[in-house]
Amino acid sequence: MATTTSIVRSPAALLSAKVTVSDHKPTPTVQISRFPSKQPLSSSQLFNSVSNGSRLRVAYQGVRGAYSEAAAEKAYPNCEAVPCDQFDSAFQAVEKWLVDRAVLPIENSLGGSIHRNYDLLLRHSLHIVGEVKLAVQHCLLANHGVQLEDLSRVLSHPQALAQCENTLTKIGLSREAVDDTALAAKHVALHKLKDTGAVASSSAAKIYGLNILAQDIQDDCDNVTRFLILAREPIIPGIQNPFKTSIVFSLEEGPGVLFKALAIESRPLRNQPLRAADDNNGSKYFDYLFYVDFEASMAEERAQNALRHLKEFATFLRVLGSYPVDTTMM
Ligand SMILES: O=C(O)C(=O)C[C@]1(C(=O)O)C=C[C@@H](O)C=C1
Repeated sequence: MATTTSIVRSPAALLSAKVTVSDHKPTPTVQISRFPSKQPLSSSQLFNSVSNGSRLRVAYQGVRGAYSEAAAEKAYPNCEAVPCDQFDSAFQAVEKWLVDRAVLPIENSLGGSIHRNYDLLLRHSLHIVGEVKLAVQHCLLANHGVQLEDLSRVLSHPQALAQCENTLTKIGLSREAVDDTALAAKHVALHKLKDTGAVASSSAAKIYGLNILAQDIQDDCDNVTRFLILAREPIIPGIQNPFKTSIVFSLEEGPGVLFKALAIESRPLRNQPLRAADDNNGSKYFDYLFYVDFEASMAEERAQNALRHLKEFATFLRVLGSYPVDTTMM
Protein backbone atom coordinates (compact mmCIF):
# COMPACT_ATOMS: atom_id res chain seq x y z
CA MET A 1 0.00 0.00 0.00
CA ALA A 2 1.43 3.32 -1.00
CA THR A 3 1.25 6.12 1.49
CA THR A 4 2.78 9.35 0.32
CA THR A 5 2.72 12.12 2.81
CA SER A 6 4.46 15.35 2.03
CA ILE A 7 6.36 16.74 4.97
CA VAL A 8 4.95 20.14 5.68
CA ARG A 9 7.27 22.51 7.49
CA SER A 10 5.28 25.71 7.65
CA PRO A 11 1.55 26.43 7.88
CA ALA A 12 1.72 28.35 4.58
CA ALA A 13 2.99 25.25 2.82
CA LEU A 14 -0.18 23.47 3.88
CA LEU A 15 -2.27 25.43 1.44
CA SER A 16 -0.66 23.56 -1.40
CA ALA A 17 0.06 20.33 0.46
CA LYS A 18 -1.07 17.10 -1.05
CA VAL A 19 -1.43 13.98 0.97
CA THR A 20 -2.49 10.52 0.03
CA VAL A 21 -4.39 9.40 3.06
CA SER A 22 -5.95 6.42 1.35
CA ASP A 23 -4.93 4.53 -1.76
CA HIS A 24 -8.54 3.64 -2.47
CA LYS A 25 -9.71 7.12 -3.32
CA PRO A 26 -8.38 9.67 -5.75
CA THR A 27 -5.58 11.64 -4.12
CA PRO A 28 -7.31 14.42 -2.21
CA THR A 29 -5.83 17.89 -2.21
CA VAL A 30 -5.83 18.93 1.39
CA GLN A 31 -6.93 22.50 1.86
CA ILE A 32 -6.48 23.82 5.32
CA SER A 33 -9.09 26.52 5.42
CA ARG A 34 -8.48 27.45 9.02
CA PHE A 35 -5.53 27.45 11.35
CA PRO A 36 -6.90 26.57 14.76
CA SER A 37 -5.69 28.90 17.46
CA LYS A 38 -2.97 27.73 19.80
CA GLN A 39 -5.49 28.10 22.63
CA PRO A 40 -6.72 24.83 24.09
CA LEU A 41 -10.21 23.92 22.94
CA SER A 42 -12.92 24.24 25.55
CA SER A 43 -15.23 21.28 26.04
CA SER A 44 -18.16 23.25 24.60
CA GLN A 45 -16.19 23.86 21.38
CA LEU A 46 -15.40 20.20 21.16
CA PHE A 47 -18.52 18.97 19.48
CA ASN A 48 -19.06 21.94 17.19
CA SER A 49 -17.78 22.71 13.77
CA VAL A 50 -15.34 25.56 13.48
CA SER A 51 -16.75 29.00 14.05
CA ASN A 52 -16.12 30.39 10.56
CA GLY A 53 -18.58 27.86 9.16
CA SER A 54 -16.06 25.63 7.42
CA ARG A 55 -16.38 21.95 8.19
CA LEU A 56 -14.12 20.25 10.63
CA ARG A 57 -11.88 17.69 8.91
CA VAL A 58 -11.71 14.43 10.80
CA ALA A 59 -9.28 11.64 9.88
CA TYR A 60 -10.24 7.99 10.32
CA GLN A 61 -8.60 4.72 9.32
CA GLY A 62 -10.30 2.81 6.53
CA VAL A 63 -12.30 3.47 3.39
CA ARG A 64 -15.84 4.85 3.07
CA GLY A 65 -18.35 2.70 4.94
CA ALA A 66 -15.90 1.71 7.71
CA TYR A 67 -17.20 1.84 11.28
CA SER A 68 -14.52 4.41 12.01
CA GLU A 69 -16.15 6.75 9.49
CA ALA A 70 -19.46 6.30 11.34
CA ALA A 71 -17.66 7.05 14.62
CA ALA A 72 -16.13 10.25 13.15
CA GLU A 73 -19.59 11.33 12.00
CA LYS A 74 -21.11 10.50 15.37
CA ALA A 75 -18.46 12.64 17.09
CA TYR A 76 -18.83 15.52 14.64
CA PRO A 77 -22.12 15.26 12.71
CA ASN A 78 -21.21 17.95 10.16
CA CYS A 79 -17.61 17.00 9.66
CA GLU A 80 -15.73 16.09 6.52
CA ALA A 81 -14.53 12.56 7.29
CA VAL A 82 -11.08 12.01 5.74
CA PRO A 83 -10.05 8.37 5.06
CA CYS A 84 -6.51 7.27 5.95
CA ASP A 85 -4.95 3.96 5.01
CA GLN A 86 -3.22 3.38 8.37
CA PHE A 87 -3.71 4.48 11.98
CA ASP A 88 -0.30 6.14 11.80
CA SER A 89 -1.35 8.25 8.78
CA ALA A 90 -4.31 9.55 10.78
CA PHE A 91 -2.00 10.63 13.63
CA GLN A 92 0.32 12.29 11.10
CA ALA A 93 -2.53 14.03 9.28
CA VAL A 94 -3.43 15.82 12.53
CA GLU A 95 0.18 16.60 13.41
CA LYS A 96 0.82 18.10 9.98
CA TRP A 97 -2.34 20.23 10.12
CA LEU A 98 -3.89 18.38 7.20
CA VAL A 99 -6.95 17.65 9.31
CA ASP A 100 -8.32 18.99 12.59
CA ARG A 101 -9.00 15.75 14.47
CA ALA A 102 -8.55 11.98 14.26
CA VAL A 103 -11.08 9.44 15.53
CA LEU A 104 -9.48 6.05 16.17
CA PRO A 105 -10.70 2.81 17.80
CA ILE A 106 -9.10 1.95 21.14
CA GLU A 107 -11.14 -0.95 22.53
CA ASN A 108 -14.06 -3.20 21.81
CA SER A 109 -16.38 -4.92 24.26
CA LEU A 110 -15.81 -8.32 22.59
CA GLY A 111 -12.40 -8.10 20.91
CA GLY A 112 -10.57 -6.13 23.64
CA SER A 113 -7.86 -3.49 23.22
CA ILE A 114 -6.53 -2.17 19.93
CA HIS A 115 -2.89 -2.31 20.99
CA ARG A 116 -1.52 -0.53 17.95
CA ASN A 117 -3.31 2.66 18.95
CA TYR A 118 -2.09 2.45 22.55
CA ASP A 119 1.46 2.33 21.15
CA LEU A 120 0.81 5.18 18.72
CA LEU A 121 -0.63 7.39 21.45
CA LEU A 122 2.73 7.20 23.14
CA ARG A 123 4.82 7.69 20.03
CA HIS A 124 2.91 10.78 18.95
CA SER A 125 2.13 13.86 20.97
CA LEU A 126 -1.58 14.32 20.23
CA HIS A 127 -4.09 14.86 23.03
CA ILE A 128 -7.27 12.92 23.72
CA VAL A 129 -10.08 15.49 23.61
CA GLY A 130 -13.06 13.15 23.62
CA GLU A 131 -14.37 9.65 23.19
CA VAL A 132 -17.20 8.16 21.17
CA LYS A 133 -18.86 4.80 21.63
CA LEU A 134 -20.36 3.09 18.63
CA ALA A 135 -22.69 0.07 18.58
CA VAL A 136 -21.19 -2.23 15.95
CA GLN A 137 -23.66 -4.44 14.10
CA HIS A 138 -22.00 -6.65 11.55
CA CYS A 139 -23.58 -8.04 8.38
CA LEU A 140 -22.45 -10.87 6.13
CA LEU A 141 -22.27 -9.36 2.64
CA ALA A 142 -21.93 -10.98 -0.78
CA ASN A 143 -22.46 -10.10 -4.40
CA HIS A 144 -26.02 -10.26 -5.71
CA GLY A 145 -26.99 -13.77 -6.78
CA VAL A 146 -24.51 -15.38 -4.35
CA GLN A 147 -26.11 -17.62 -1.69
CA LEU A 148 -24.73 -18.49 1.74
CA GLU A 149 -23.88 -22.03 0.58
CA ASP A 150 -21.74 -20.63 -2.29
CA LEU A 151 -19.34 -19.02 0.19
CA SER A 152 -16.19 -20.71 1.43
CA ARG A 153 -14.30 -17.64 2.65
CA VAL A 154 -14.95 -14.33 4.32
CA LEU A 155 -12.84 -11.15 4.43
CA SER A 156 -12.85 -8.50 7.14
CA HIS A 157 -10.91 -6.52 9.71
CA PRO A 158 -9.35 -8.84 12.35
CA GLN A 159 -11.42 -7.21 15.12
CA ALA A 160 -14.63 -7.77 13.15
CA LEU A 161 -13.68 -11.41 12.46
CA ALA A 162 -12.99 -11.87 16.18
CA GLN A 163 -16.34 -10.31 17.06
CA CYS A 164 -18.15 -12.83 14.80
CA GLU A 165 -15.98 -15.83 15.69
CA ASN A 166 -18.79 -18.19 16.77
CA THR A 167 -21.12 -17.34 13.89
CA LEU A 168 -18.41 -17.74 11.25
CA THR A 169 -17.30 -21.05 12.75
CA LYS A 170 -20.89 -22.28 12.70
CA ILE A 171 -21.27 -21.34 9.03
CA GLY A 172 -17.87 -22.94 8.33
CA LEU A 173 -16.17 -20.05 6.52
CA SER A 174 -12.41 -19.59 6.37
CA ARG A 175 -11.29 -16.10 7.37
CA GLU A 176 -8.90 -13.63 5.83
CA ALA A 177 -7.90 -10.34 7.43
CA VAL A 178 -7.83 -7.04 5.56
CA ASP A 179 -7.24 -3.45 6.74
CA ASP A 180 -10.88 -2.58 7.44
CA THR A 181 -14.38 -3.96 7.08
CA ALA A 182 -15.41 -1.61 4.26
CA LEU A 183 -12.27 -2.48 2.30
CA ALA A 184 -13.36 -6.14 2.52
CA ALA A 185 -16.75 -5.21 1.06
CA LYS A 186 -15.11 -3.10 -1.65
CA HIS A 187 -12.76 -5.95 -2.62
CA VAL A 188 -15.59 -8.51 -2.85
CA ALA A 189 -17.63 -6.14 -5.04
CA LEU A 190 -14.74 -4.94 -7.23
CA HIS A 191 -13.56 -8.46 -8.04
CA LYS A 192 -17.12 -9.81 -8.34
CA LEU A 193 -16.16 -12.69 -6.04
CA LYS A 194 -18.63 -15.58 -5.91
CA ASP A 195 -17.05 -17.71 -3.21
CA THR A 196 -16.05 -14.91 -0.83
CA GLY A 197 -18.16 -12.70 1.42
CA ALA A 198 -17.34 -9.75 3.65
CA VAL A 199 -18.17 -8.92 7.26
CA ALA A 200 -19.00 -5.23 7.24
CA SER A 201 -21.69 -2.65 7.97
CA SER A 202 -25.02 -2.24 6.20
CA SER A 203 -23.79 1.14 4.95
CA ALA A 204 -20.78 -0.60 3.31
CA ALA A 205 -23.33 -2.92 1.59
CA LYS A 206 -25.11 0.15 0.21
CA ILE A 207 -21.94 1.96 -0.89
CA TYR A 208 -20.41 -1.05 -2.70
CA GLY A 209 -23.69 -2.55 -3.99
CA LEU A 210 -23.59 -5.81 -2.04
CA ASN A 211 -26.41 -7.99 -0.79
CA ILE A 212 -26.93 -8.52 2.96
CA LEU A 213 -27.06 -12.31 3.53
CA ALA A 214 -27.24 -12.08 7.32
CA GLN A 215 -27.59 -9.26 9.82
CA ASP A 216 -26.34 -8.85 13.41
CA ILE A 217 -23.85 -11.69 13.11
CA GLN A 218 -21.63 -10.51 16.00
CA ASP A 219 -21.43 -13.02 18.85
CA ASP A 220 -22.95 -10.61 21.35
CA CYS A 221 -25.69 -8.13 20.57
CA ASP A 222 -23.97 -5.58 22.86
CA ASN A 223 -20.96 -5.10 20.63
CA VAL A 224 -19.56 -1.65 21.32
CA THR A 225 -16.31 -0.08 20.09
CA ARG A 226 -14.85 2.92 21.92
CA PHE A 227 -13.02 5.46 19.77
CA LEU A 228 -10.73 8.27 20.94
CA ILE A 229 -10.91 11.77 19.50
CA LEU A 230 -7.42 13.22 19.08
CA ALA A 231 -6.32 16.80 18.53
CA ARG A 232 -3.12 18.86 18.49
CA GLU A 233 -4.18 20.84 21.57
CA PRO A 234 -5.77 19.58 24.80
CA ILE A 235 -9.16 20.86 25.91
CA ILE A 236 -9.62 22.79 29.12
CA PRO A 237 -10.93 20.16 31.55
CA GLY A 238 -14.36 21.00 32.93
CA ILE A 239 -16.35 19.85 35.93
CA GLN A 240 -19.86 20.59 34.72
CA ASN A 241 -20.32 17.20 33.04
CA PRO A 242 -18.72 13.78 33.67
CA PHE A 243 -15.07 13.78 32.64
CA LYS A 244 -12.56 11.02 32.20
CA THR A 245 -8.78 11.30 32.36
CA SER A 246 -6.41 8.92 30.55
CA ILE A 247 -2.84 8.55 31.74
CA VAL A 248 0.12 6.31 30.97
CA PHE A 249 2.98 5.63 33.36
CA SER A 250 5.74 3.18 34.20
CA LEU A 251 7.16 2.11 37.56
CA GLU A 252 10.59 1.48 38.98
CA GLU A 253 9.58 -1.81 40.52
CA GLY A 254 7.93 -4.76 38.83
CA PRO A 255 4.30 -4.42 37.84
CA GLY A 256 2.93 -7.01 40.32
CA VAL A 257 0.77 -5.48 43.02
CA LEU A 258 -0.36 -2.35 41.22
CA PHE A 259 -1.21 -4.24 38.07
CA LYS A 260 -3.33 -6.73 39.96
CA ALA A 261 -4.95 -4.11 42.17
CA LEU A 262 -6.02 -1.83 39.37
CA ALA A 263 -6.55 -4.39 36.57
CA ILE A 264 -5.33 -1.84 34.07
CA GLU A 265 -4.11 -1.99 30.51
CA SER A 266 -0.40 -2.77 30.45
CA ARG A 267 1.94 -3.07 27.47
CA PRO A 268 5.63 -4.01 27.46
CA LEU A 269 7.75 -0.91 26.79
CA ARG A 270 8.74 -0.84 23.13
CA ASN A 271 12.25 0.59 23.25
CA GLN A 272 13.35 -1.35 26.28
CA PRO A 273 10.90 -4.15 26.95
CA LEU A 274 13.16 -6.07 29.33
CA ARG A 275 14.74 -4.72 32.46
CA ALA A 276 17.59 -6.35 34.36
CA ALA A 277 16.50 -7.54 37.79
CA ASP A 278 18.42 -6.41 40.88
CA ASP A 279 19.37 -9.99 41.76
CA ASN A 280 22.83 -9.99 40.09
CA ASN A 281 21.89 -13.20 38.27
CA GLY A 282 21.53 -11.46 34.93
CA SER A 283 17.81 -12.23 34.95
CA LYS A 284 15.38 -9.84 33.29
CA TYR A 285 11.72 -9.01 33.67
CA PHE A 286 9.30 -7.12 31.46
CA ASP A 287 9.15 -3.40 32.04
CA TYR A 288 5.53 -2.32 31.79
CA LEU A 289 3.63 0.71 30.76
CA PHE A 290 0.31 1.15 32.54
CA TYR A 291 -2.60 2.82 30.81
CA VAL A 292 -5.27 4.02 33.20
CA ASP A 293 -8.58 5.77 32.57
CA PHE A 294 -10.18 7.25 35.66
CA GLU A 295 -13.49 8.98 35.99
CA ALA A 296 -12.47 12.45 37.09
CA SER A 297 -11.46 15.68 35.46
CA MET A 298 -7.97 17.14 35.77
CA ALA A 299 -9.78 20.26 36.98
CA GLU A 300 -10.66 18.38 40.18
CA GLU A 301 -8.36 18.55 43.17
CA ARG A 302 -8.71 14.81 43.89
CA ALA A 303 -7.38 14.00 40.38
CA GLN A 304 -4.47 16.43 40.79
CA ASN A 305 -3.64 14.90 44.19
CA ALA A 306 -3.79 11.37 42.83
CA LEU A 307 -1.40 12.23 40.00
CA ARG A 308 0.94 14.10 42.31
CA HIS A 309 1.10 10.98 44.46
CA LEU A 310 1.64 8.71 41.44
CA LYS A 311 4.41 11.01 40.18
CA GLU A 312 6.36 10.33 43.37
CA PHE A 313 7.03 6.74 42.43
CA ALA A 314 6.44 6.65 38.66
CA THR A 315 9.53 6.72 36.45
CA PHE A 316 7.43 8.14 33.65
CA LEU A 317 3.99 9.73 33.64
CA ARG A 318 2.01 11.39 30.84
CA VAL A 319 -1.56 12.67 30.86
CA LEU A 320 -2.97 11.62 27.49
CA GLY A 321 -6.09 13.72 27.92
CA SER A 322 -8.93 14.81 30.18
CA TYR A 323 -12.20 14.76 28.27
CA PRO A 324 -15.99 14.42 28.52
CA VAL A 325 -17.32 10.89 28.95
CA ASP A 326 -19.50 9.68 26.06
CA THR A 327 -22.72 8.95 27.93
CA THR A 328 -24.80 8.18 24.81
CA MET A 329 -24.69 4.42 25.37
CA MET A 330 -25.26 4.31 29.13
O1 LIG B 1 -12.83 -1.98 9.96
C1 LIG B 1 -13.55 -1.03 10.31
O2 LIG B 1 -14.61 -0.76 9.75
C2 LIG B 1 -13.11 -0.19 11.40
O3 LIG B 1 -13.57 0.91 11.54
C3 LIG B 1 -12.11 -0.75 12.38
C4 LIG B 1 -12.76 -1.45 13.57
C5 LIG B 1 -11.67 -1.73 14.67
O4 LIG B 1 -10.51 -1.43 14.49
O5 LIG B 1 -12.06 -2.28 15.72
C6 LIG B 1 -13.77 -0.57 14.20
C7 LIG B 1 -14.90 -1.05 14.76
C8 LIG B 1 -15.17 -2.49 14.82
O6 LIG B 1 -14.78 -2.91 16.10
C9 LIG B 1 -14.41 -3.25 13.81
C10 LIG B 1 -13.32 -2.73 13.20
